[in-house]
Amino acid sequence: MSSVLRVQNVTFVRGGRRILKGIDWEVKSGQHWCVLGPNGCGKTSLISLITGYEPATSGDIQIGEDQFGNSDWREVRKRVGLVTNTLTTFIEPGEPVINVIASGREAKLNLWQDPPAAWQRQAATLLKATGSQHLRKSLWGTLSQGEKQKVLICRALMAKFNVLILDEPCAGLDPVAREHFLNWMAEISSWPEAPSLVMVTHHVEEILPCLTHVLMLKDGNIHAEGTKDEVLTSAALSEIYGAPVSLTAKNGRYALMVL
Ligand SMILES: Nc1ncnc2c1ncn2[C@@H]1O[C@H](COP(=O)(O)OP(=O)(O)OP(=O)(O)O)[C@@H](O)[C@H]1O
Repeated sequence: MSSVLRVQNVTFVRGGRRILKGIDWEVKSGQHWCVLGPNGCGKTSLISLITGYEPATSGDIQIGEDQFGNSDWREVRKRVGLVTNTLTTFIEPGEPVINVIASGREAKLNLWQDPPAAWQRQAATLLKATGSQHLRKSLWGTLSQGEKQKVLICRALMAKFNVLILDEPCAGLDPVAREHFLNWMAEISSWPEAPSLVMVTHHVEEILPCLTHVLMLKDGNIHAEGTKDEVLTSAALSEIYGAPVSLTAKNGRYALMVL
């Protein structure tokens, strides 16, 4: 299996604090990962480094054959799809929804001008495919949290990505919208040319059967990584959260109880 994403001995220091302390992680084609860890352990920071929004303090990050520093990172970034709430704060409230989606094509946040007609058509098609065509003429600032999430999903689909990173993608979604979103995710994973999915979440209920591997972070370090069956245990979850928890599995889905 070829390497889709490789993170080697990566550290991230900000404000004099070592936020990531030497991360080694590899995602291979055909694998889909879940990233788990308590608040503040460094999940979003790791994602920011992989997507090129922040530079690592040391270490190497490779997407496919291309390495940060040795390749044009603007080109590399186009192969990483990102759905994150952090993005929502950078998008201008007056940006038309179609432009927000089309901006995914160039991995830019605000276009400041209308995108080419072909991109607008692609954006409208994606919006329709997610059942959100009624948002076509809306402005970003007027959308609900769930609507913003759907628009960001469409944005990620504009690019030909090798890896699709979903940072707490279900945050703010109602239970039914969440299940629909997870089904959509499972559908993406079944595409013949599916990108590798990397989903950051706090909720084991969102770990679908299509997610094959788990990365557990604690205090800027890797606590465990490997296949879901190896890593996802009550003992490991109790260790990262620093409290006893009990994990149960039923029909390929999980539930967690804090004891
Ligand atoms: N630019 C920065 N300067 C200083 N501290 C930072 C910076 N970015 C992140 N941090 C700190 O690093 C730690 C890790 O933050 P990060 O957002 O990566 O955690 P997280 O695991 O995603 O947390 P959560 O689950 O709460 O979203 C936090 O304590 C945060 O305050």
